[in-house]
Amino acid sequence: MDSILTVKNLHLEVPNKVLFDDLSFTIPAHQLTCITGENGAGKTTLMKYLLNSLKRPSSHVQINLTPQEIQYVPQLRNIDDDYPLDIKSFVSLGFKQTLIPWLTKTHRQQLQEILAETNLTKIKQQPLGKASGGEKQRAYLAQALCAAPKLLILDEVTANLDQKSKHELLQLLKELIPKRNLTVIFISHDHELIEKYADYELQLANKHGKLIQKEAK
Ligand SMILES: Nc1ncnc2c1ncn2[C@@H]1O[C@H](COP(=O)(O)OP(=O)(O)OP(=O)(O)O)[C@@H](O)[C@H]1O
Repeated sequence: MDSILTVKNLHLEVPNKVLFDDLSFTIPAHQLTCITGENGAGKTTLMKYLLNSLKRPSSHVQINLTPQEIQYVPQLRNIDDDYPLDIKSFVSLGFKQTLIPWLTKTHRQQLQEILAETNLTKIKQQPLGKASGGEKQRAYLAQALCAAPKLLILDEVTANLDQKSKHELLQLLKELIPKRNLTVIFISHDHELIEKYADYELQLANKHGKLIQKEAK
């Protein structure tokens, strides 16, 4: 099994609480791994620690990626109805800034591809503020894809979505893994989604972690 990141003997605490003690696990490359654990187990804090380790290397984390190669997509953010950008402009904010204030030809081509892959082409000129929850979440995903990530971390991104949108998003992620050579970490409490789409499950409990390979679907 190829791995994209390895954590070894990590002790992680926040004020007045030890979250993990001697935590070790690997994340398989080019697979969808769900991270599960009770509320407050430390899932988000662990992801923040992993992201920080790119800037401040930790002897407990082995990860050969640049900050741009890991994209973190948080839970649905509050974007009010009057948010001024259309979906296409919002997605394009994910490209690394260049000295010129407009998109290069290559970026314009990549943007078309990403909008098509995330099923946003038809609504690309609509204001993001008026989009549905599922459309907004696909726009956040599309924005993250502009950075050409190797690892995508999605933190409870389906929590506020209806059944149909949840399944559409997970189906889309499964398609993107081979197409874009991606590895996906998906933090979730949703057992139905985990059983249907996860290749692996990293269960965080009692300050430890256990990686389980899920049955082939
Ligand atoms: N900076 C901090 N100071 C104090 N306590 C913190 C801090 N950051 C996180 N915590 C606490 O650490 C615990 C783990 O938080 P975290 O958000 O990582 O859990 P989680 O597993 O992602 O939970 P959920 O499933 O509810 O999102 C919580 O009890 C939280 O209150």
